[in-house]
Amino acid sequence: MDFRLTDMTDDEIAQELSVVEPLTDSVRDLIDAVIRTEVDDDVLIAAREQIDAVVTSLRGNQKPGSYGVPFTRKLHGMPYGNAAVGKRNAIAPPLRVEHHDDGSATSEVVLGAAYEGPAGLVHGGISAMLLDQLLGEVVSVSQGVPCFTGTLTVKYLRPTPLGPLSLRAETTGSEGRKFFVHAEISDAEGPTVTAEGIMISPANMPRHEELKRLRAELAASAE
Ligand SMILES: CCCCC/C=C\C/C=C\C/C=C/C/C=C\CCCC(=O)SCCNC(=O)CCNC(=O)[C@H](O)C(C)(C)COP(=O)(O)OP(=O)(O)OC[C@H]1O[C@@H](n2cnc3c(N)ncnc32)[C@H](O)[C@@H]1OP(=O)(O)O
Repeated sequence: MDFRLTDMTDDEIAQELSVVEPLTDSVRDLIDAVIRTEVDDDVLIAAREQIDAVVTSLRGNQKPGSYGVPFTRKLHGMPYGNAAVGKRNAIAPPLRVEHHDDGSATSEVVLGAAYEGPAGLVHGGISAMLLDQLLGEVVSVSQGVPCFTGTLTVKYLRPTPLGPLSLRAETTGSEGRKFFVHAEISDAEGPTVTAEGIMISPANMPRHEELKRLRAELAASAE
């Protein structure tokens, strides 16, 4: 995993996000509009030309490869290209995860037409991705070490409707570098999908004490 540090300040990050997040929202809106539009072909052809022009202007200055996950000197990750939560990634559902003092994590999300599997229902792969993200975040944040998914078991209890959904995850136990995590997606009637994960802090990851020391050093150097 790439622990590239960025020297961006909180203000600089906030400034970047104030420009980038609305752009991502607009592209997400574009995706939804393309799926559901019923306009005539000439309007579609003109739209494609406009979109191609925008792509050409953005290609004027591009990062090589993927976005990666830079860390700030306070060790806040910036996974802006992430498939599930990337703030620059319009394919990612509009998922914002909240972490709570009891170690759990929750999220409220509205999934629209771009996340459809069976008619009117959420695609099973999207449900698994959202749960995987929540499992990874809840354990990584509450334990303070990044964890990878070792095993993910997903149970689809009943169809998940597109629209507003609630997600919740918690760590249920641990054995050495393995953490056992539970997560679920619910609609207004209750859980629709549950997931059990075995999340693993890889052997070559910085351990807790080392991370604490690294955090203190970086915080001091940021002052
Ligand atoms: C600068 C510092 C920054 C600090 C940041 C702090 C917090 C970060 C905050 C937020 C970050 C948010 C992060 C994450 C968010 C979302 C994550 C999304 C999740 C993913 O999208 S992630 C991609 C998919 N994921 C993979 O791409 C994994 C590929 N794979 C591997 O990288 C290795 O395979 C690995 C690491 C899994 C194991 O490697 P390893 O070498 O550590 O394993 P090893 O053999 O030593 O086993 C040790 C013990 O785990 C058991 N074990 C082994 N493998 C297992 C398995 N698969 N299932 C169940 N148990 C397993 C053994 O049985 C043994 O158990 P026992 O000790 O009981 O015998």
